[in-house]
Amino acid sequence: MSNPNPVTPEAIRRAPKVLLHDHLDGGLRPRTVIELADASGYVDLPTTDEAELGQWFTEAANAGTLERYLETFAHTCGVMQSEEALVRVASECAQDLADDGVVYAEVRYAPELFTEKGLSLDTVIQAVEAGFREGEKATGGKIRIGTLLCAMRQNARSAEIAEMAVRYRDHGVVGFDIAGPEAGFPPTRNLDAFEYLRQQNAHFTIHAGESFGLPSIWEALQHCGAERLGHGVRIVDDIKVDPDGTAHLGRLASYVRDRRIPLEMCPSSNIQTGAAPSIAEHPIGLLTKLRFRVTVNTDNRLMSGCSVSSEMAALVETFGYGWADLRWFTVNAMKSAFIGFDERLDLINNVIKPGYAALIDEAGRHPSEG
Ligand SMILES: O=c1[nH]cnc2c1ncn2[C@H]1C[C@H](O)[C@@H](CO)O1
Ligand SMILES: [Zn+2]
Repeated sequence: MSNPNPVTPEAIRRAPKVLLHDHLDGGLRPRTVIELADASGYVDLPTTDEAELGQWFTEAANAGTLERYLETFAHTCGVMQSEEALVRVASECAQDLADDGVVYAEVRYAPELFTEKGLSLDTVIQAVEAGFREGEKATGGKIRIGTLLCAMRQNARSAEIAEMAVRYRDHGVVGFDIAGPEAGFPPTRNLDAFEYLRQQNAHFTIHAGESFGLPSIWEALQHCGAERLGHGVRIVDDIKVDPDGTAHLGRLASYVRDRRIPLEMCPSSNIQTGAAPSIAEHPIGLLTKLRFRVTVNTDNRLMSGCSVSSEMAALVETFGYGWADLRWFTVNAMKSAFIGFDERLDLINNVIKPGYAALIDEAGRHPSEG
């Protein structure tokens, strides 16, 4: 049986996809940044030409370190300081993801970054939720968005933000995260927040193993109790591969694989921050081969000039993945989402599987599916 649908970028765009790691303030349309800057009197943009601005973000984010990469967010956060701006950015985010064929997304942001001009945390969260609902509606229900609230590692406000995540859990917020510079800010600095979230039966992921190594991953899992890892690429430091390809997993890597800890991998972002040298040398290749619970994500669509489809297309081109692999990434992500089991199952059985069935032939099924 031959596959009637080649895995082209256009066909990938039509396949149902699930996104677990996408920053709201890293996904604005360049035109929107310009218009919001104009409306709010923000004068620090490097250019007001749409194409040039898009290019500026990707080039500036090509910084080689996470710290310098993060500097580019000054401009997006700078124009997201009003309710109207937050509603618009969230609404466009939902629509852009749906246009890319994403059927379920968890989009994250740090509410504390949008209070510079006096908005309260409550107002910020309510505006973003209103925007997501507006965007979902505009797509005719093609996408569902869940929100993750981030605390910034350097700001030490995690207990307060964790409380917000719990307070808004019946209003669109599905979990919590810590973001920002990793080196020098270990996840254990936020233990009280994580303990509170666990007591509240709430969900959280942690950016770990991106610009710092195994100790960060170990703390995130074994001290903090993270359910998923943001990036987690450095888990490869605990895997040795013999010249004949035999892999030996250390205790932490074994734990991550055995417990099916989801890895929210973001290949393009990792190249920009220096966490990986290239797509070909990105740990996602080895981790996929070893059947870790790998998921494919964008991190910051504006800074990386990417989409879930373009990330998948790059992996297809580099590693020769087929439909069965793309469906595996998608089902992995859906299984790992922070919404309830019944909703995840519904999306897997009624949206994802039929969507791929239309694109895949039975001979293409991956042997380890399930
Ligand atoms: O990849 C990342 N690692 C750590 N922090 C990040 C990454 N991408 C974005 N951020 C930061 C910058 C944003 O302002 C913040 C909340 O979305 O999260
Ligand atoms: Zn991130």
